[in-house]
Formats: sequence, structure tokens, C-alpha cells
Amino acid sequence: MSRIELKGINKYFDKNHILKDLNLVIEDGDFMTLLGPSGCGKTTTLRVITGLENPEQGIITINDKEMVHGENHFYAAPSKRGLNLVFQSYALWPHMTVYENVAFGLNMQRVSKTKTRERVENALERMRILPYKDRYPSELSGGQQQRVAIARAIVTEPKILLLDEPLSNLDAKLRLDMRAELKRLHRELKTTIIYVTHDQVEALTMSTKIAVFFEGNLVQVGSPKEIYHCPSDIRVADFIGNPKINFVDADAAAYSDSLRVESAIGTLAIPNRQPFNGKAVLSIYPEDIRISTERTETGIPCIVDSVLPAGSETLIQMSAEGNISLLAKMIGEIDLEIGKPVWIAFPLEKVNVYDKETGKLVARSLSS
Ligand SMILES: Nc1ncnc2c1ncn2[C@@H]1O[C@H](COP(=O)(O)OP(=O)(O)OP(=O)(O)O)[C@@H](O)[C@H]1O
Repeated sequence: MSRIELKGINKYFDKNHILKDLNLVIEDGDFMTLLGPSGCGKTTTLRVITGLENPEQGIITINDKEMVHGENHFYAAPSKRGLNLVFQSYALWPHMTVYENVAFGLNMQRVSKTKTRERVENALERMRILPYKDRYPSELSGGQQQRVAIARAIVTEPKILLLDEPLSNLDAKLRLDMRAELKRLHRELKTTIIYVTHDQVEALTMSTKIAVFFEGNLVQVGSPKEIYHCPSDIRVADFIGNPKINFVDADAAAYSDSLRVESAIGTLAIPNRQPFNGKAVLSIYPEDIRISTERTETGIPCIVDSVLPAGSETLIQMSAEGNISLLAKMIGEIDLEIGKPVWIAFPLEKVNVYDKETGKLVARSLSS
């Protein structure tokens, strides 16, 4: 079993409050991604778990064993926590070859020479760096060094693996391969993984759970599906969309069993709601907007501002009445004339409604 629990963690650097009352459970076998913009506290969370930083307040348990008790100034040494960490800066041993770097952990565990060779070569093969096994780290590119660091971490088949932006130095194609490889490793080895990234696509593709951070606050924890379709906070919705999600200002009023939302793109009745009246913001993903060049009865009139072809898809920037800017994403190459009218529609169940003041989700059509 490999379960990690953080309770009421607070971490300061001088007077700066970096982690704010953090509560998070990483269950056995989770692929938990810590996601958020630069400086939000992801790496600090990882460092606090490993023991490279000590929080002033809070408790951390690993497999129900207390490793940190901030108020009691108790901090178990990093080596006693049974964790395996790969940093963005890979910290390979410069005087050892790739093979020796990766074999080091197995040698420490006194694994036989034959078994070691088999396992090291398998890890290098998985990371597509077997041909470089006799090179020294200084003879490798940044991306190759990063893959050696991952191979070194996985070769011992650790129960818990912590990865801090491990794919940041790879080109787009290799990053895609490595994502698939890490996902496969997670499935095969059943390792509990904590993964830090600011790349929402990476988080959505690999994780079983995502924890989204803003300014040292954990804002939402959920499955990739939940985080994508039902962001609990407008900042999460803004961060997760790629291309950017559409926001439209609205006025909301609660009726008997629905929320009536009036905006420049029409009046909507959203069935699942909390009691809410006031200024609101609607969110709609670009891929949920449908465009018609023919006037339709219920379609919302827009003018095409720009058409951005991107190979397999096309982004279309439009404006609706009231100077509302909207972005739509369509599959394939779409030919639309700039300045011409179009009529848009979107499924009601894809719309989320946020309280404009607090940024919190107040209504969604899609039932959970
Ligand atoms: N050793 C330190 N001393 C002082 N401030 C620090 C230290 N380490 C981190 N910080 C500050 O703590 C905040 C959180 O940093 P952290 O590295 O955890 O962010 P992050 O979310 O991992 O960002 P990134 O994606 O850029 O790596 C930042 O404002 C950073 O400047």
C-alpha cells in the first residue's frame, strides 16, 4: 500500500505564505498530477512531501505513518520516507555512464549482475536511450538526460514515484511518446505517482486525478473528466481550456427548479443549480460551439473576425452583439469569409455558470 495524506499544511518562505492550509490525499495507485500556473506552489508541495522543505504547520502521513508534524517540529529524514524523486533538473552523477547511473539503485539493493543488466536495459529501452548507455551525462542533450533520470527512477520499480516536470525538455513528438510510456508504466507497475506540471494537456492525458493550485491554495481535486467538464472555480475553467474557454457575462436569477441566465447570447434555463441571484459568467468550450452559415431560428448571430487553420482543426474568432468575443474550434479545414454573418448554437448541457464575484460554480446543466 502507498497512501500519502497531507493535513492542514502551511509553508512560509520568510513572510510569504506559500502553501495555505493544504489538505490532499493521494491514494494507493493514483496518478495524481499537481497542476497550476508558475509559482502556485506545486514544486513546494512535492518538496514538502519528500522532506526537502519543512512546513511550519500540518501533518503528513505515508501509509498511515507520521512523517511530518509541523507543530511538534517533527520531520522524518527524506531517506526514511521511501520515496523516489525525479526533478526537472535531473541531477545525474557526472562521473558515471548512463548505464552506471541507472544501475546504481539496483547495485545498492545487491541485485545480481545478470538481473541488473536485464532491468537496466529494459528501462533504457522504454525511455528510447539504450544506444547511449556508455555515454557520460555531459555527452547527452537535455532531453536525453531527462530520460536517463526517469529510467533511473523506474528501474527499481518504486512504490511511490514523484516527478517534477520530467518531460519539459523534450520535443513535441518525444513528449507524446513519453506520456504514453509513463501511463503504461503506471498501469503495469501500479506505482503511485505524484506528477508536477503546468501543462493541462499532459495532466488530462495521464492522470487518474488532478489537483489544481492557485497562489498556494488547492482549488479543486478530481478526475480529468470532472476537472475538464465541471471546473469548480472560474480560474480552473480559464486555466484548463485549450484553446481558451469562452466566458460571457450574464445576469442570473433563481426560479423554482432552475437558474434563468440572461446574456447577450440569449436566455438560458439551467436545471441543476444552487440558489443564486446576481452577476454571473457563462463558460462554453470552443469545441462545443457549432457554426452555421444559414440563418437558423434559434441560432445566435455573429460576425466572423478571423479564421485560424491549424492543420487538423480550425479556430474561428467571432463577435456577437454587445461586443462579445467568441472562439469556436472545428475539426478539419473550414472556409469562412471574414466579416460575414454566421449563426452559432451550443448544447445547453455544456454550459457552466459561475458567480462573477466569487468565481465559484453555481450551476451546470450536465447532471453528475
Ligand atoms: N527557497 C525559496 N525561497 C523563497 N521563496 C521560494 C523558494 N522556493 C519557492 N519559493 C516561492 O514559492 C512560490 C511557489 O514556488 P514553487 O516552486 O512551489 O511553484 P511552482 O508552482 O512549482 O512553479 P513552477 O511551475 O514555476 O515551477 C513562488 O512564489 C516561489 O518564488
